[in-house]
Amino acid sequence: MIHFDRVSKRYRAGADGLRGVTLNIDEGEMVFVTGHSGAGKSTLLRLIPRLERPSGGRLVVAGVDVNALARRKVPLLRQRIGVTFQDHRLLADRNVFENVALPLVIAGIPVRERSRRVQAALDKVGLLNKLSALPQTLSGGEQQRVGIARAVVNRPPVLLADEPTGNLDPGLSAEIMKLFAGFKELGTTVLIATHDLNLVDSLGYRTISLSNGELADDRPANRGEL
Ligand SMILES: Nc1ncnc2c1ncn2[C@@H]1O[C@H](COP(=O)(O)OP(=O)(O)OP(=O)(O)O)[C@@H](O)[C@H]1O
Repeated sequence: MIHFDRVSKRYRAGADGLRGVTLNIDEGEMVFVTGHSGAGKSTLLRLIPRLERPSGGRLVVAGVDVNALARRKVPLLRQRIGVTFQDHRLLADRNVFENVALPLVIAGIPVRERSRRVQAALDKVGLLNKLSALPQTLSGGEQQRVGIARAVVNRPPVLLADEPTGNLDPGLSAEIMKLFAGFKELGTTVLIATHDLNLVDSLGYRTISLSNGELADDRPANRGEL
């Protein structure tokens, strides 16, 4: 589903984000990406929906050569990739329903279908009772779940999460990971960048480690042993 072939990313300032990373992620896999601060985790994620472009190598996502894609087709690629961030990036002046509906508005989905899908997404993350709440009235964990609902409302085959539990306590972090695992069980390919090694180790999914932009380790899932 996601194929990195000797992918490099050098930023204009001269920093190497990624260096020659080769990596294959199958459809329906859930994979953690770990590594020190500045190791290249965010860079790896940001290349997938072409929020950044590789400086070298080839990246293919869902059959699409990302770097070769015509600019007018990038929105179509992005519709197939849900993204969540540590800081949620919710719109403060829109309520929960409106925030989650945003990708559907952009995709031109009719109002009635929009409403159905937003409610389905909020149901999955357990927030159907918060439709008209403004983001700042919610807890950190709830805001993160709104961000996840927004990321999955288009039913994308690929879901990316950059430090989704960065500000949460261990109990809430585990709950968020359970949500991601639920989407994996439904067939979504899930890629999660995180510093939280305890959580990663306890869950037993495939884990990729980056170090100074290079692939340092690729540990297969060991969930059978749990
Ligand atoms: N927009 C940018 N412009 C210039 N350099 C950048 C940019 N984004 C990242 N870098 C550099 O690329 C390298 C990898 O950064 P990246 O953010 O991908 O690491 P990370 O593993 O996600 O780090 P963190 O855990 O701190 O978020 C670092 O040296 C960083 O300074």
